[in-house]
This record gives sequence, C-alpha cells and structure tokens, in this order.
Amino acid sequence: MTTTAVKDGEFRIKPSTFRNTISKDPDAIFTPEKLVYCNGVSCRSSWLFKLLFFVVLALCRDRYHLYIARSCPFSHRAAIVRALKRLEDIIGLSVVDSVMSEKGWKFSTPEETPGCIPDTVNNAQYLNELYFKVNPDYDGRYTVPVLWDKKLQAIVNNESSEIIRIFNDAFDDFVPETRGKTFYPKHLASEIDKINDWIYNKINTGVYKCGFAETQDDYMNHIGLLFEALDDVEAILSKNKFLVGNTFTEADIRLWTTIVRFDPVYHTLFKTNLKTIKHDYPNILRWTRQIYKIPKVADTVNMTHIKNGYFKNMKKINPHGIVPVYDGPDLSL
Ligand SMILES: N[C@@H](CCC(=O)N[C@@H](CS)C(=O)NCC(=O)O)C(=O)O
Repeated sequence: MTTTAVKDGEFRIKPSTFRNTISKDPDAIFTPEKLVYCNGVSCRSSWLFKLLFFVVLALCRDRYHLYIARSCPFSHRAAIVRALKRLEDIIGLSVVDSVMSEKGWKFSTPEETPGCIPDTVNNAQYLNELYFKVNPDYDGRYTVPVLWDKKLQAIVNNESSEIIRIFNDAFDDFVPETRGKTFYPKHLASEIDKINDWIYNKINTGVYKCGFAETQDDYMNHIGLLFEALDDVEAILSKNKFLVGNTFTEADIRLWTTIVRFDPVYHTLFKTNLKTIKHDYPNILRWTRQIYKIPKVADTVNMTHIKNGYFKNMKKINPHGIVPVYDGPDLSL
C-alpha cells in the first residue's frame, strides 16, 4: 500500500477512475452474465473450431473477475460482499502479494506467499498491467480492488463502494440462495448514505489522516476527530445491534474492515493510540466479533497479509519494515 495522499497537507484518497456499473438495462455495456455467450459456433463449424471454442469457453467460464489485496480495507469490503452473496462461482478472484514491488502490487504464487492467488485471467505479473491494457496512457494509481470484464477486456469499476453495490444485486438471477438478500435496503438507503459519508471521512480515512500527518497540530486535530467519531459509534452500538436500523448493512461492512485493522495496525503504525478497541470500546468489540462470526466472513481476514501490507509497505513511516507481533483481539470469542 503506498501513500495515497494528495500533497496539500492533508491525507485524501484520490477518486477512482473506472466507475461503470453492471446492469440488466438493454443498453448497458456491462450486463450480468455467468457464461460467455456461445454465438458463432454451430453444427456446421469444423471440429477443430468447436474444440478451440469450447477450450476458450472453459477458460473464461465467467465474465467478471475481482482483483484484491487482503491487506487493503477497501478490497476487503468487496471480498466480504462477494462471499456473503455467494458469488464465488460467478466472480473469479485474484489476490495480490501483500508486499508491494517497485511497480506496485504484484502477483505471487501461493507457494511464494501463502494466501496469494495469481492472475490466471490476464497472466499479469503486476496489477499495473491491467490498467495499461485498458489504457496505455493511464497515469493514475494502480489500486485494488479492480472488477475486470473478461469479455470486453475492460475494467468495469475500481471503486470499492460501487463494487459492493454491484455485487449486492446484479447477479441475483444466478444465485437463488442469496437472491434478494440486500446490504442496501431501499428504506434505509438515505440513512446508510449519511452514515457511510460520516464514517468514511472521520474513521475510514481518519486513521490515514493521523498516520500521514506531517505536523503535530495536524495529528492532534485528526486524532481528536477520529476518537470523537469512535465514541459516537460506541454510543450507537450500545443501543443498537448494528449501525443502521438494527439491520446488518453495507455501513457495517464498510466500518468493520477498518475496525479489524485498528488495534493490530493503526494503533501502532498510525499512532492512533488514545484508546484501543479491545480495552475501551466494549460495544464495538461485541459488534466486531458478531460480524466475524457470520459464516464466510472470517475466511476473508488474513492478518499476516494485513500486517505485512501496512508495516512492510509503508516505509516512509516504518522505515525498517518491522512487523509487530500483536494480531489484535481474538475475534472468534
Ligand atoms: N477509492 C478506492 C481506494 C482504493 C485504495 O486506495 N487502494 C489502495 C490499497 S488499500 C491501493 O491499491 N493503493 C495502491 C497505490 O496507491 O498505488 C476504493 O475504495 O476502492
């Protein structure tokens, strides 16, 4: 993970570049598809053509593919919704190495780095190859997550908040098991949007604002705002099971991926050490454990990737790349 700061004194994440959606709309470029369509092969096609066609078909069975880093809290949102909507057979997955190279995120084999899944779709060695494939003049950041379209050889979207909305309903026709299960219910939408904005500014990016502060005043200011917001979350969760309407929504998922990293990473690396989740926020801890126990969620957490992804990559604030031993509170309790 590199520093994503815009250099004007305050940390900010630059807006993502690819912002398409997947929709059933007849005019949509990206439509929900499970299989690549079979036009072009008929009984009269030669056996060699048919054989080649079906080999290609087998190789690109599903249309969309997700690229993530296990360390990245934004990728983590997409991994959770993919798992909870049971999209594993619809959306393929590649997991980059937690330790970045000079060229950014790189792919490794699971033998080289346990937990990695190489890129068998584009056979890329580095994530930046995908961005250049789509636009040879691309000069933005090469970020994860990336939702890739194998059919059009295009990046559908590289903004996690939008990818999770796509996963929430676009593929419902293919997975009866989770059809209609929503993390963005219409009647709670405006409340979810409001809390998402607040949490994004104060907590999701608040931790980075502390970590990358370059003056004491700046750090003090952001620490105050961060812990004020965490205190407010603690108050909400002391009355409610979840953040919005006592319903498990995307607002919980978006905050949860930051909270899981709070004690083992941000508290130390970003100096957000006024309080810990484990000792000072009993209701946030209860909520974190509750979500961890939702089937399939625990599988999305790889604490080795998370710690390496921060402590080994952020050389500017941790020059020797030493990774602390603590993994955070036991979430399985
Ligand atoms: N707005 C993006 C932010 C994604 C993002 O910042 N990803 C980081 C890892 S957590 C990244 O890939 N950084 C690589 C870089 O900046 O070169 C989202 O939410 O999807």
